[in-house]
Amino acid sequence: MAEVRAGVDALDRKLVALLAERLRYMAAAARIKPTRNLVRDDARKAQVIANARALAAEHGMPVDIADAIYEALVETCIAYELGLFDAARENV
Ligand SMILES: C=C(O[C@@H]1C=C(C(=O)O)C=C[C@H]1O)C(=O)O
Repeated sequence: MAEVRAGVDALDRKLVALLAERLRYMAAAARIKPTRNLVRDDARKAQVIANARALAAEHGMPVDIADAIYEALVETCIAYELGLFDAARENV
């Protein structure tokens, strides 16, 4: 079990680094989008989740798990982007 957990911990170090990189793209999106209503883009969200589902299938991973993770990930990213959008403009 110790070996399994060491493997999980090593993977999480990589995953969190990648998630931090993904969040930096959200910060860029918050700077680029001209209006608050453009932060949430449900068509793009659907495309991102469809991509994740297709990749999961390619990797032999259960598609419903990719779906659940990406639903939570994209919603969390939208909330983060909205927070940054507002913070950057609150004194304007
Ligand atoms: C980064 C964007 O903003 C939001 C975040 C998304 C994401 O986490 O992939 C997808 C759609 C947007 O609502 C974008 O529009 O691409």
